[in-house]
Amino acid sequence: MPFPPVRRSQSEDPDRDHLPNTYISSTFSTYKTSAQLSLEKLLQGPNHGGGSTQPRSALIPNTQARDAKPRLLLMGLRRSGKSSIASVVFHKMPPNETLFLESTTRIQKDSIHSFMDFQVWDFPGQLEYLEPSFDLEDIFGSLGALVWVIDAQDDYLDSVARLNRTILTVQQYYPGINIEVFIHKVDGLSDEYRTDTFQDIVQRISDELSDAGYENAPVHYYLTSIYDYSVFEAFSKVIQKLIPNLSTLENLINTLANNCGFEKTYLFDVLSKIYIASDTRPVDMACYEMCSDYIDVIVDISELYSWDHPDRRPKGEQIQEAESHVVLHDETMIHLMEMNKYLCLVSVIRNPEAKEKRGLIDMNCRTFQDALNDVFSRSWEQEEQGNA
Ligand SMILES: Nc1nc2c(ncn2[C@@H]2O[C@H](COP(=O)(O)OP(=O)(O)OP(=O)(O)O)[C@@H](O)[C@H]2O)c(=O)[nH]1
Repeated sequence: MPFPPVRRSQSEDPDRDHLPNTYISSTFSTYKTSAQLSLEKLLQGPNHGGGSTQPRSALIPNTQARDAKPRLLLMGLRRSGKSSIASVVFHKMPPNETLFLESTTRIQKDSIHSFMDFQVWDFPGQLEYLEPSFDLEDIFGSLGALVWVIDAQDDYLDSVARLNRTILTVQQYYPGINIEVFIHKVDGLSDEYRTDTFQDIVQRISDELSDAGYENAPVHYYLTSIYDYSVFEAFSKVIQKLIPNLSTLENLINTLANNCGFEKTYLFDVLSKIYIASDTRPVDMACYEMCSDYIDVIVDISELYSWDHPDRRPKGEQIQEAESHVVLHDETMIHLMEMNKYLCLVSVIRNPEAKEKRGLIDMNCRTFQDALNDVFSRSWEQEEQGNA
């Protein structure tokens, strides 16, 4: 089968975009990729320095209807690395290029259209959103997560103090919001200093919260850096908490992994390479990196030899076409299969006999694909009924 013509779309219209369709095996390859995550940058409102008393409506327009998607708020002090994280994870910016990012002066909103629509709001570090001139409902009203970024290479006491104030306010009015603390830029720290910093920050926040009577506040901590996979791993965990069907997905993946003898299986969002679910075995970073890199390889090849399949669909029943595997020098097999327009399943198999059982593995993955799309179709149907 000849390779189909190259096509890459960066369309703003998510329905025009498609996930990679891969078929790299002993037979042939067809792979298509493009910007599944259509990112709208909405620069809103004038530049607000600290202590601004502008009315909140100037900064955050009332867009409740359009914004009724889960929202991730990226907050923290100036230069802590918020925009870098958003750019690396959702815009595929190479980490080194973040050195040239300018300071954010306005709330920057990205709408992420993927297996689940959500928004990422990047806050300017200097914005005093707890001032009475800001409407908390506009900022925290839509269920989601608050990601607080602390620069671990800098003096973090101010950042922790401000985070504590924010948590106390959020807990009071929006106790359901997950607070995710990224102890960031840990690439520059020694292992020992990294652990000490982590413990110190956790201690300071827990002490403050328990003094205020919040013993079980939903605060989670991650050591992150844009220079390795830790930030993707952390974002994966953050996003997973927003997925209503997560336990169903995990059960399905566990069943598949157990039946096929997979060492580890991830369900990836292809463009951002965050994983939305995995089997419940412990996450092994090396394994995660290998799977993530393999997606890159496939995406690169697909960009060269891709084509627009006329029947690609984001949800519901899929056509069977996308699959790829490679056997490494130590007999480890990486197996990748496209699940739908946005998601692909990547598994690591250490059993050397696996390459003789590829047909069986494919068949089981197809069965998983049907179940997965059934799960998503149901939630989409419920959404549509809810909107009707
Ligand atoms: N070493 C290291 N530097 C980082 C990391 N993440 C971001 N940086 C650097 O930190 C600097 C500030 O990053 P920004 O993303 O602009 O910070 P910000 O929090 O958005 O800043 P404001 O827009 O001013 O609020 C940049 O030079 C980045 O390259 C990281 O993980 N490690």
